[in-house]
Amino acid sequence: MRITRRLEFDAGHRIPDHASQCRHIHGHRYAIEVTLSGRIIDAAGQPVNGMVMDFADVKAIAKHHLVDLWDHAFLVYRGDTVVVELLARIPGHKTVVLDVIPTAENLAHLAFRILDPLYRDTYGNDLRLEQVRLYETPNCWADAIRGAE
Ligand SMILES: Nc1nc2c(c(=O)[nH]1)N=C([C@H](O)[C@H](O)COP(=O)(O)OP(=O)(O)OP(=O)(O)O)CN2
Ligand SMILES: [Zn+2]
Repeated sequence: MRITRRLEFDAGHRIPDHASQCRHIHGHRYAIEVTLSGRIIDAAGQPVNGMVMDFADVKAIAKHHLVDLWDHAFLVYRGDTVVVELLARIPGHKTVVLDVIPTAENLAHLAFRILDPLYRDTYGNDLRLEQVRLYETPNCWADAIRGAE
């Protein structure tokens, strides 16, 4: 069985090597969809009975470990020194410096690696992260898939 929880956040970025518009500083209403697989829990009387994982718990983990860190931040590539240095001059600015260029593909891959160890099987139902889908716009997204991240 697979279940998916969607969360949304706002962030700024730019793709420094892009040939067109995306080299400019701009922002997106990103969405992230976290897909887990596992067997349906059969535990009479337990709050998670009949679930793979409570959607509220799926959300809480992704929010605490990823979305709260990226929301209203500027996601900048470490090698984009002109922007890194510019943002460092703004006191208290929420900047997330990444080792990769903040494309949808790289953000999906990074999100998968951050979240993968956090979805732990606590009911013996073989729970695991299968996919992170990262929407940059409603029309553009990237999938980081287990085994092909
Ligand atoms: N493979 C990728 N291509 C592009 C990425 C990316 O992350 N991976 N990112 C961008 C830009 O950041 C941009 O935000 C997306 O631009 P665009 O294609 O213009 O998307 P829109 O939804 O704004 O376009 P519409 O034409 O309005 O649908 C570019 N490429
Ligand atoms: Zn963009």
